[in-house]
Amino acid sequence: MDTVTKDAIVQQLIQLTSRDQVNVDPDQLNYASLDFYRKYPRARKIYQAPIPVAIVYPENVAQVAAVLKYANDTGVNVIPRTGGSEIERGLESAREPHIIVDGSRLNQILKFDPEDMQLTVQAGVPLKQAEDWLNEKGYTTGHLPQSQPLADFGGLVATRSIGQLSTLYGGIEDMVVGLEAVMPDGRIVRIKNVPRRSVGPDIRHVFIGNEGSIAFITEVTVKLFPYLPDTYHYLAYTVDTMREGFRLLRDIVAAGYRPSVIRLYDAQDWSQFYPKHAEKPVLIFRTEGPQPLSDATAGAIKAMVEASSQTQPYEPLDEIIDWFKHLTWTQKEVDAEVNQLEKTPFVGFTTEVAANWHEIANIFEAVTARVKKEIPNLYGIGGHSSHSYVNGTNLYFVYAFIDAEDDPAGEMARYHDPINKIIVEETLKRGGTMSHHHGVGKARAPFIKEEYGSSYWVLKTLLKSFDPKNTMNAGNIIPLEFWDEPD
Ligand SMILES: Cc1cc2nc3c(=O)[nH]c(=O)nc-3n(C[C@H](O)[C@H](O)[C@H](O)COP(=O)(O)OP(=O)(O)OC[C@H]3O[C@@H](n4cnc5c(N)ncnc54)[C@H](O)[C@@H]3O)c2cc1C
Repeated sequence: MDTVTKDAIVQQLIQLTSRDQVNVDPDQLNYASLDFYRKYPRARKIYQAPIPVAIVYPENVAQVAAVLKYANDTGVNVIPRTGGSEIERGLESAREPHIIVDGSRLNQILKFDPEDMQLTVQAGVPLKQAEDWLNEKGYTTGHLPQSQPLADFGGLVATRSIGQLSTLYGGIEDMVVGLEAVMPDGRIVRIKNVPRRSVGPDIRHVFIGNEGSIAFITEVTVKLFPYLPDTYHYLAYTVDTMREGFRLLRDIVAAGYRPSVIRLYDAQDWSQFYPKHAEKPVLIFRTEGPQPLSDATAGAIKAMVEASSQTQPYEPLDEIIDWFKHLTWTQKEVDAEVNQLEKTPFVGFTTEVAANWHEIANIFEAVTARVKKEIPNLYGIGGHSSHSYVNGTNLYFVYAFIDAEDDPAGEMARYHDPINKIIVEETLKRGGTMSHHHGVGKARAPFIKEEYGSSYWVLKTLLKSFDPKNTMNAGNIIPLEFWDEPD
């Protein structure tokens, strides 16, 4: 730290906000230095990344602007944060000194507009809080990521998140109609809320998915939908092979049906929920919406799946309904996992990718075969598809291993990173994308050139033009060692 001392940073942050808004508690700074990517070291209190100088909690957009401008002028790295549920090292700093700019006090629902079917919130509004509030009024955002009880709107937009009902409602990019954000130099920009626009490139996408590397999102407006829980139909089947399961997913979506949930689990992955069903892959569907539409969609899916000679009804169906109710992770599940990791070196992770239909089964088979062959002490690897499109689907690999050395500091290098590498390699070489919804962070940033190919130049030009000093989450999306390379 050549130009600015830690004390000077803290004093200046207090000047720009207030004493009560600047946190320098050592335990909280340590905890904030890592995210869920290093959940095993974090559970054992081993902090391997730079520790932030402070966490600052702005209470209005002017304070966000003042803090960002100060950081930009003095070379302080800024890590934006809202819910803190990041899992790809996006909350870890690649450069010192750094501060966490935490949006959780920007927590107001600003406008509920049932006529235009829109909701405007500040970035730190928890999704679960907004969703419960809307449900009581008969509306929904349609956004139900597994992290719904953990994540806030700013982070959800910044990571291009997606929820379990995506086939009907879309990902967050289909939901956001407008937003407000603060650029690194303190400039405040707003994108208005209109149903569609044809006015040049759609600049919402400069911010959606920026992962804190271009701007700090302060306000978001999303679409609303009617909340109709009485119209749900659940359907579930076992299927003899993953390939037949993928074919059915493809045919249902390609034919134009839009269930809210359409999933395929391999037997290994499903057995973590119901071990007695560890024999065959499982297909799961939920339909919803206006009653005639939900009924018709469920009827058509039933007919298509039952026409296959490789499917059998899953019994009991109540198991599926109950499983779906408990699919989201609350703080309780997070705490339970931390407790377990404190005691036992049994570590579970996930990595998700996406590809076109003609390659998806090949990727599933290649990855599971390679991981089983190359990774020692593997407890198991399985996976599921949970978001389908006319041209392809995602694959969410779920794996666990026993860290025989019980060495959380070295575990990443021995297990998690090599498994990630296999998944990314096998996906990229078949034309898929290395991240369907968890973002790039710093974990997958080393593969960013292979991901983008000839369009990498466009990505780098975009990030560098809005954040020329690399103030915003340096090393995220584009690693530090790539930043100054000639084009
Ligand atoms: C148990 C669990 C389940 C999950 N399930 C899903 C899932 O179903 N679908 C899914 O998409 N993801 C999922 N995730 C990943 C994660 O929850 C999402 O990426 C979520 O969108 C992050 O939101 P957050 O508010 O917690 O953001 P944070 O963790 O605070 O931040 C995430 C990233 O966005 C940046 N950021 C945060 N706030 C802002 C802001 N205001 N402006 C600019 N940048 C910002 C951060 O710098 C960081 O890079 C899951 C994570 C966990 C731990």
